[in-house]
Amino acid sequence: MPHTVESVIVAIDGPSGTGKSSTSKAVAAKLGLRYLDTGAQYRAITWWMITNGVDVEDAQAVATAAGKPVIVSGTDPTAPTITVDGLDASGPIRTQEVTSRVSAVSAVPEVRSIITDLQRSIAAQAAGGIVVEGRDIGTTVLPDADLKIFLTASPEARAARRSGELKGSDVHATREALIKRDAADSSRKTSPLAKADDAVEVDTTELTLDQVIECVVTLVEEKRAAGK
Ligand SMILES: Nc1ncnc2c1ncn2[C@@H]1O[C@H](COP(=O)(O)OP(=O)(O)O)[C@@H](O)[C@H]1O
Ligand SMILES: Nc1ccn([C@@H]2O[C@H](COP(=O)(O)OP(=O)(O)O)[C@@H](O)[C@H]2O)c(=O)n1
Repeated sequence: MPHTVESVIVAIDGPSGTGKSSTSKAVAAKLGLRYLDTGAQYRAITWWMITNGVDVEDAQAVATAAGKPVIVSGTDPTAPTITVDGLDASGPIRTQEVTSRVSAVSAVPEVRSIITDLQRSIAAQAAGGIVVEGRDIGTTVLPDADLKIFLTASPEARAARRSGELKGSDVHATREALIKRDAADSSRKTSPLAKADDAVEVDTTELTLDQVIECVVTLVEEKRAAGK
C-alpha cells in the first residue's frame, strides 16, 4: 500500500476523565483521520461476559470465554459505533455495572491479547491514519505511533467532569470510583495504564477542551511538517 503524506498514527492514553475520547474524536475529525475508542472494546467484552453469565472475578472463566464475542468497532470520528455479535452495544457498555467490572476483565492476559490484536488490525487498515485512545496504546499496542500523548488531570477535575455527565451522581462517590479504577488499571501485570517514555504529557486540569484539542492538533501538524 502506498504511504500517503497524510497518514499518521496518534496514540492518546491517560486515566478516566482526562478528556481522551472528546479530544481524540475532535482531533480525528479535524484532521480527516479515523478514530478508535479501545476502552469501548474492553467495555464490550465485559458486557458480553455479564450477559452470558461468566463470573468476571473468575480470571480463568474470563480467559476461557475471551475468544467467543465478536466485537466490531466503527471508526468514523463523527459517528463511532460498537457491536458485539452484531448487536449495538453503545448504550449497555456505559452502565455503572460495566464500569465497575471492566478493570477485572481487562486485567486478564487472554482478553488483552485478543483485543490488542484487533486494535492493531484496525490501525493497520486505516490507510489515511488514525487516532487511537486508551491506556496502553503508546506503550504496548502501537509502540511505533508517530505521536504519543498522555493526558492527565487532577482527580477533582476528572470527578467533576464525569459527574457532570452522569446526572444526579455524587461527585465524591464518582471520585472514589475513579481512583479505585485507576489503581486497578495501573497495577495490573499485563500492559498497565502508563505513560510511554516518548509520550508528550498534557495536564488538562486548567485547560478547556478546545485548548487541549488545539494543542494536540498543533503537535500532529508539527510531526507532519517534520516528515514524522
Ligand atoms: N479540558 C476539559 N475541560 C472540561 N471538561 C472536559 C475537558 N476535557 C473533557 N471534558 C469533559 O469531561 C468529560 C469526560 O471526557 P472524556 O473525553 O470522556 O474523557 P476520557 O475519555 O478520558 O474518560 C466529558 O463530558 C467531556 O466533555
Ligand atoms: N487501552 C485500554 C483501554 C481501556 N482499558 C480498560 O477499559 C476500561 C474502560 O476504559 P474507558 O476508556 O472506556 O474508560 P473511561 O475513560 O470512559 O472511564 C478501563 O478502566 C480499563 O480497565 C484498558 O485496559 N486498556
